[in-house]
Amino acid sequence: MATVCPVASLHQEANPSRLKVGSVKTLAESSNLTSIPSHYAFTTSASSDQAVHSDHDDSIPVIDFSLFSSSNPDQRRKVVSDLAKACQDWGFFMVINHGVPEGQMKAMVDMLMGFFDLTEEEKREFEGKHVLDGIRWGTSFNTSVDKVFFWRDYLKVRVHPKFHCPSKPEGFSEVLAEYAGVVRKLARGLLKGISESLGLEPGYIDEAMNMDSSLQRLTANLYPPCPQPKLAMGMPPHSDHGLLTILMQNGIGGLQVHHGGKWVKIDPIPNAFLVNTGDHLEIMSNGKYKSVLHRAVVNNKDTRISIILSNGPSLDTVVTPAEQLVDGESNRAMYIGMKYKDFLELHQSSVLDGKSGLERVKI
Ligand SMILES: O=C(O)CCC(=O)C(=O)O
Ligand SMILES: [Fe+2]
Repeated sequence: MATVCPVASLHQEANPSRLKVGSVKTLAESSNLTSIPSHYAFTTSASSDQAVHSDHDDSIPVIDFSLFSSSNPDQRRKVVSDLAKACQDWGFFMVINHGVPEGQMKAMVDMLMGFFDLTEEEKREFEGKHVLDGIRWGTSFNTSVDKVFFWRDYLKVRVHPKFHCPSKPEGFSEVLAEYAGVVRKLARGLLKGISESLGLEPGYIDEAMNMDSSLQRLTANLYPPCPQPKLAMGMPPHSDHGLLTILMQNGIGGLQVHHGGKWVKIDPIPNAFLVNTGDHLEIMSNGKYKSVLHRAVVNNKDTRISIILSNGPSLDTVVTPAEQLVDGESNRAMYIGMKYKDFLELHQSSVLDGKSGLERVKI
């Protein structure tokens, strides 16, 4: 995407592929760091594309999850229609009254902070190579293809259908297994509401996407303080590839969503989840619910951590638009079918660039 234009390509010495890649955490903690190395500097970054706060009359939708189990049919109908509007207008929404205990969310933040606090050597043990490896610790997005590096370290762990977890810090696997389970339940509940909101049977998405063996992956992003936050980028504009992404953070803002032609800052709401619709929901809904570009900016004061569970179809599912949403010429299918696994491999092998993954399956 044009908004990510590397400075480094103008400077031969700043070719990151020839550098040994360490974490940004270690770099940020090195003494006297007052400027960023040139291979982290973007010519066009978030600073030249100023973000705004959302208007009062068009703020990020809030969905009260408890209303899906209301015995009052009017309340249920209302929350399903709010969900439809949120998916159509924003592709992002906050979820409150989701039933995940506050202590469980906090335990995840503490565990992940503990993980990133391990030594570089300890973390290297978890450095994966392939997109489908169970555990992958790393930095930037894909350091073998990124031209300029992102100010971000990450840990990616596949937690379903097969559960993986780093062996450190102690107790991580119990906390993660429990958290992933409750979030999976929440995702399936939301997908039920989304099916209904599309005029499909409530269980349609669950069945068509084989959610009993859905691919669920944890991504924890660590954005340490950056001495020149206007030059660096935490994560460039991209959409998420799964069906639904469920995010929480440590109270420090940084996420921006492309909405109404502008970048809108999303302030964290304590104990709420931020949910967004992914590329495969766009394909399945035949473009009715579009995946939305978002990016993460960095700051020079506080370490930010975002903890994400992406909930996708099972790896072997060939995702196509729902038949009921396609009819002849006026509503023809807009996406070809592709196995989720193949989509992921294509996605990881190239630079993270807007919605380029989805472009490959658009008819
Ligand atoms: O850190 C954030 O707020 C966004 C991260 C993100 O978009 C992702 O990991 O896909
Ligand atoms: Fe994302």
